Amino acid sequence: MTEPRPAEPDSRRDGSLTRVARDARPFLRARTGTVLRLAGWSLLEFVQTFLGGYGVARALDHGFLAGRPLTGLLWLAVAAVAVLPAQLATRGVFGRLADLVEPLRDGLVRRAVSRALAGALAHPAGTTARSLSQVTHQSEIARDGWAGLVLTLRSFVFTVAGAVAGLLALEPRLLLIVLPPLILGAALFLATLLPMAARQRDYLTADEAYAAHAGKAAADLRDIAAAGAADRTVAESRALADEQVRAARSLARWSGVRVVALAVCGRFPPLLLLLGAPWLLRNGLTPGALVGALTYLTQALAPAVQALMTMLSTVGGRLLVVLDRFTDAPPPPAADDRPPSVPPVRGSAPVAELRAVTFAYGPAAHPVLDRLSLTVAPGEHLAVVGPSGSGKSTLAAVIAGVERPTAGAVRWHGRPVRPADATSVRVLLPQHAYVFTGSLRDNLRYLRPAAGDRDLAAMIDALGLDPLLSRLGSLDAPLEPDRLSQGERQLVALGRAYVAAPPLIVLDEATSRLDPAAETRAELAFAALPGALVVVAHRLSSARRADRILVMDGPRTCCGTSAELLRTSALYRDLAGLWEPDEEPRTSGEPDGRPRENGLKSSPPPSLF
Ligand SMILES: Nc1ncnc2c1ncn2[C@@H]1O[C@H](COP(=O)(O)OP(=O)(O)OP(=O)(O)O)[C@@H](O)[C@H]1O
Repeated sequence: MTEPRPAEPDSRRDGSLTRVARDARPFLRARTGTVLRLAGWSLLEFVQTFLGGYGVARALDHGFLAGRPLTGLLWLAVAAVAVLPAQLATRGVFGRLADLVEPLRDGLVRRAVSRALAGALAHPAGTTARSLSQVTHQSEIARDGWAGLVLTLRSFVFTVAGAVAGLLALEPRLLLIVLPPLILGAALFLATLLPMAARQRDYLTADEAYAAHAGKAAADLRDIAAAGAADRTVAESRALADEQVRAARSLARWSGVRVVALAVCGRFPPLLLLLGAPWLLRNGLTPGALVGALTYLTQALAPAVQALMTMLSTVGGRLLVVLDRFTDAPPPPAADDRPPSVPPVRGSAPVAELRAVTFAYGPAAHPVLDRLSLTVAPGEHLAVVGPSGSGKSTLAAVIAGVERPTAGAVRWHGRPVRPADATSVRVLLPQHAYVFTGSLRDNLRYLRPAAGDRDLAAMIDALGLDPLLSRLGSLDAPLEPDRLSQGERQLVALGRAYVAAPPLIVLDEATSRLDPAAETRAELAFAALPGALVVVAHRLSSARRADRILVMDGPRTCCGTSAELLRTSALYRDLAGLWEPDEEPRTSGEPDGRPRENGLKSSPPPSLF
């Protein structure tokens, strides 16, 4: 039950501290001035500690024990007055502390927000709780913990330095007695830091595993009883509880080591000093120096050690855990550097595939898609047409993984759709373009932050963004969404998708506000990209550019080239006639007067929008 756990691999054990230290170094380097100013103020604490013991020693040796009480009182007064500059130091230290603490909090909040934004693209539902906690609670814990640690550590360093300098001034041999237990205790304490952090993590993990199991068992009680799995469930719970007990005992053992370290550090030096006093006095130590040394050990060193160790074992642990949370999972890399998370299974695997997909907006609603099967091959250009309300946008959303089918399956690159893969697989552009306040460059690189000037120039050339760029002045000029026309907004959104160039681009009437020439230019540019293109078309010219056209009539669909559909689909003929009377011959119906495909008559033509 209490068998020692095997040692953890170094990589895991050192992970948190290494990661946090890696980020801490540049942070501190950039604030060397602040750290030096803090140290400057803290020197007053050094002086206070030094005079505290030295004054007492001199008061005894040169004053009271030498029959000069006035001198003794004077030295005591010097020791007491030294407290005043130390109070001044506290004021100065708190002033500088803000320069070291607030930037940490700001940096953490910035990191949490940018990670949340990046995460929201990859996991729309998954990042909110953690991000919120990081922006509010965790960044405040880190700020308070960091402030406490800086204060305590600084005080410890200057107090110990003051005490050691005082002991040296009184009698260097005192250090022979005082330093060994101090160093031993500190080393013992430091040795407990990493194992204790690991045990703390084990304990938390075991606790979470037990809670998760208990919660699941409670929710599945009926199934467990029905399947006769009660014994197994109890055995699993027992194993998890045992694991938790093991972790708690291990943690307690290390806490015991820490108490010993504290005792060695804080209590042993005065004890050893008292034990060694006869020898020291015999060898020339004055009584005043002995009392002065005891003053250092009991009034300065012991409290400083106690404060530091308490701080490190409580706030320090928490600070490390919280900072590790900010550093453990780096934000998803820029699209450029990101390996495609859904690599194609085979060269010919469809980018997107719908297998007998049914979709309805509610349990009682009529399905918008009904057992629709469709494949979009790599590099293919597919147009989707149909009357208003026939389900084109719904289909676009389903292909893009934004809506989940009620029945059937959607696959990307031969694999089931995973929200985490969304940003690396597709871009879906709706009719209403999303443009945010910032620069044009920010807007265009939004989906691929690593895009360079050459990528942007190629896109501007391909899509015809030059007039907009000239109007704005430069890529870095501020862009106010309200001052853009609907068409310009669509161009910016199209540019963003073009720069990202994922394997699948779905344009849901994303060019509806462009004039026909601009639309043609944009669609041809997208079609020339290596990825697949699905366009919800609102012009015949747009549909005719595609390799295939999917005609939607509610749940009924048919698919083919424009020429095929003109022959086989009455609805397509109607749409063609309605869209471009001059471009496509409008067919008035089957010669024999039979009802047309999908049960629609040719007249009147269905409304498009
Ligand atoms: N969020 C929704 N909740 C309920 N019903 C919806 C929702 N969105 C669309 N619908 C319905 O689903 C059907 C298909 O809508 P969809 O927007 O996909 O059609 P569409 O062909 O894109 O239309 P349009 O060309 O007018 O944009 C319509 O009957 C519509 O009313």
